[in-house]
Amino acid sequence: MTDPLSSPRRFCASPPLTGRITIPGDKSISHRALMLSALAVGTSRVTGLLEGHDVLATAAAMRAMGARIERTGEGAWEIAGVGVGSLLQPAGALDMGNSGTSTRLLMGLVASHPITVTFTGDASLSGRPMGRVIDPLSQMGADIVASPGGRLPLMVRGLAPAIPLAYRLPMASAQVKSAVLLAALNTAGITEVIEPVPTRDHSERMLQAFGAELSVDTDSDGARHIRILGEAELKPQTIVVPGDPSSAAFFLVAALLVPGSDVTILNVGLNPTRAGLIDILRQMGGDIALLGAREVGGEPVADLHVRHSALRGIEVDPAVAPSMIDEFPIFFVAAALAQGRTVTTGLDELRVKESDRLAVMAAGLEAIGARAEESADGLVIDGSGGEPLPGGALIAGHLDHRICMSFAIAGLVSKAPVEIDDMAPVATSFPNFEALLAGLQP
Ligand SMILES: O=C(O)C1=C[C@@H](OP(=O)(O)O)[C@@H](O)[C@H](O)C1
Ligand SMILES: C=C(OP(=O)(O)O)C(=O)O
Repeated sequence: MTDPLSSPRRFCASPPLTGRITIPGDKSISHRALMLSALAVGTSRVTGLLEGHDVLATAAAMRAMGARIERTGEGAWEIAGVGVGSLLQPAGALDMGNSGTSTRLLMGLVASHPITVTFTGDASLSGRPMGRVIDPLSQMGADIVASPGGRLPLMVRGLAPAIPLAYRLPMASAQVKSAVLLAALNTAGITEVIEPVPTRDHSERMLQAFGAELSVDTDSDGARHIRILGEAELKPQTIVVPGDPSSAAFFLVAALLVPGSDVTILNVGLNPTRAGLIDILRQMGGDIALLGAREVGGEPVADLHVRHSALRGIEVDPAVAPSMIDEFPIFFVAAALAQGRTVTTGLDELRVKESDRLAVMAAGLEAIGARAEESADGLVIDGSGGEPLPGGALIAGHLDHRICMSFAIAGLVSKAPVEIDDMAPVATSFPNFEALLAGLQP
């Protein structure tokens, strides 16, 4: 039976994409802006906030725990914080929807407050592992009761004051790192997170901007040691959120693949911990120029001028993976149109996102006639050399926004239309995706 609320869509071979677009605010930075503003003493102002469902779930949760949060205009929000240590007991369970970042970071916040919070989520989120945050937060003293396999729904009973910790991350995860750093805010003494492989550093940057005492040192093995002094008093800020490079990625690849395209994507965040895709696409022969490089809200930003290019297959160094972790689904589409073979490894983390992105991408690419082989920790793709793909398949999006958008772009370079069973999940991170696409077409 078809879900009456689903939004099936068909994407067809496209004429050249041309024009300029502004993409919505960065999802990772938007979550953190709301959380830290809600913990500051006084009123913070945020502009460029991503108004996607994931970020709105964070806003609703912070409201339920006492912050006053108001939308004052498009992307413009005012947040009156409660102060570190003063989060209130919410009246009911917090529904995290589809958002792993909201869940894991908020579990960290709750872990060191004297409140008990139940977290719930949709079918995709309820299948994702939370053991990775349950472990360190339990060591800090939180009492966490989870569903079997360390899944949602789960309940966190915080401990205040919590116990400081030195924690070495067992996997490259900015969410786990951030959960511990946020728990540390209301923990006396110094908490340390050791990160053997660098991941996105928005939490560190924003904690420092809000006045937390946080230092980062890199040791001789390249591991980052992040130390934060607890019982911090956060000062309200004015935050400008840059455009999300993970959203820009879909139009970046679309412009490279659709013959004759010439697109400028304005105001894209280029934090080095997020910019891996641009480097890799350039190495493949992608014509991408960075214009007007500048700083916005403490983050590097530029406009991307992208033109259709013949891409060559590449072997992707697994060390680059964390800096393009959410971009692999759309990167695989680029590889499917490149000349020659693309090999990726070290991508086990893709199996625990909104869907198993290795399995779902391999199956979908095969369904539209691309040549993709799944290995234990990556995909091997033999590209079409710029020839359109056969297309003509129905793709299941598995409640995964990035899968839906990746196959939408694949449809633009396929002979027969590519149908997506439900584009509704796209609203979690990129509500105006289809409108922006339509605006680039004649
Ligand atoms: O910290 C964050 O904002 C995020 C971290 C990444 O997750 P992991 O920490 O699970 O790698 C990423 O996939 C997610 O979209 C956002
Ligand atoms: C993995 C993602 O998000 P989250 O973990 O917040 O659900 C994503 O946006 O690709």
